[in-house]
Amino acid sequence: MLSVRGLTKSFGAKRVLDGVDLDLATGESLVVIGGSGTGKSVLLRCILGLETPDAGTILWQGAPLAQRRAEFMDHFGMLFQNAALFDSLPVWRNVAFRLLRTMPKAHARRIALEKLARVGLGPEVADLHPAELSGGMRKRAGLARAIAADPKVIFFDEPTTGLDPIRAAAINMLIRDIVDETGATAITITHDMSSVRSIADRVALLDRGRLRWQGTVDEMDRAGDDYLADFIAGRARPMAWGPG
Ligand SMILES: Nc1ncnc2c1ncn2[C@@H]1O[C@H](COP(=O)(O)OP(=O)(O)OP(=O)(O)O)[C@@H](O)[C@H]1O
Repeated sequence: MLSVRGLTKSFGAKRVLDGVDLDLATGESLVVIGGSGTGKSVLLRCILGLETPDAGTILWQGAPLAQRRAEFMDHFGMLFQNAALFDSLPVWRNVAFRLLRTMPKAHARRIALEKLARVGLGPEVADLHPAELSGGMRKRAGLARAIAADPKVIFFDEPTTGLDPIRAAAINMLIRDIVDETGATAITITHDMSSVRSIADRVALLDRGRLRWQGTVDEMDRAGDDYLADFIAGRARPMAWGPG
C-alpha cells in the first residue's frame, strides 16, 4: 500500500537519505530503527509531505502520494513524540480535534470518550488539561487522538520516549493490540528494542541514509550484521560508527 523508491534528501552538503527503498503491505507494522541522526524522522517527514525529497517517489495504493495527499491525510493518524497535545484544550478536545471539523460536538465528545476508554483512560480524564496528566497518561491521550478518526495508516514517533520500562511495555502492548484490531498499516520509529519486539511485523535498520537491513524480528536475532547486533545489544564499538 505504501512504496518508497530511491528517496534522497540532503540538507546543504549533508546527504541524510541516500536512496531509500521501502515497501509496506496493508495491515503491516514496520518498525524503523537506527542511530541518532540517521534520518528516521526525515523519512517520516518526507512521507508526510513536510519535507520535499531531492529525488525519489512515494506511492500510496499504487499512485504518487503527492497527488493524493489530502485523501491520504484523511486516513492518517499519528502519535507524536512527547504526545504533542495542545495545552490549552481539555483532553477530550485534543482527542476529538479532527472530528470536531466534521461532526457535532456531542458526537465528537462521545467518540473521544470511547477512544480514551480504549487506551485505558476513564471519563474523569476527559475534562482535565494535559498538564494534569502523567507522562504515561499523555501518551495514552496522544494515542487516543491518533486513532480517533479510525485511520488506515498510523505513524508512531518514538512512542516510549520518557516512559519507565513498565509504562513503555504497556504502551507497546496497546499499540500492537490497536494495530491488530484496526488492521491499520503502521510505521514506528524508535531506538527502543522492546518496542521493536512488541510492535514489529518487520524491522528496517536505517544507517547513513540507507536501509542497511530489513526482516522479521526472528530474522533480526539471526541476521549476522555487526551493526545490527550492536544495536540490539546496546553495545558500543569505540570509533566504529562516528560521533552521531
Ligand atoms: N530541517 C533540517 N535542516 C537541516 N538539517 C536537518 C533538518 N532536519 C534534519 N536534519 C538533519 O538530518 C539528520 C537526520 O535527522 P533525523 O531527525 O531524521 O534523525 P533521526 O534518525 O530521527 O534521529 P533521532 O533518533 O536522534 O531522532 C540530522 O543530522 C539532522 O541534523
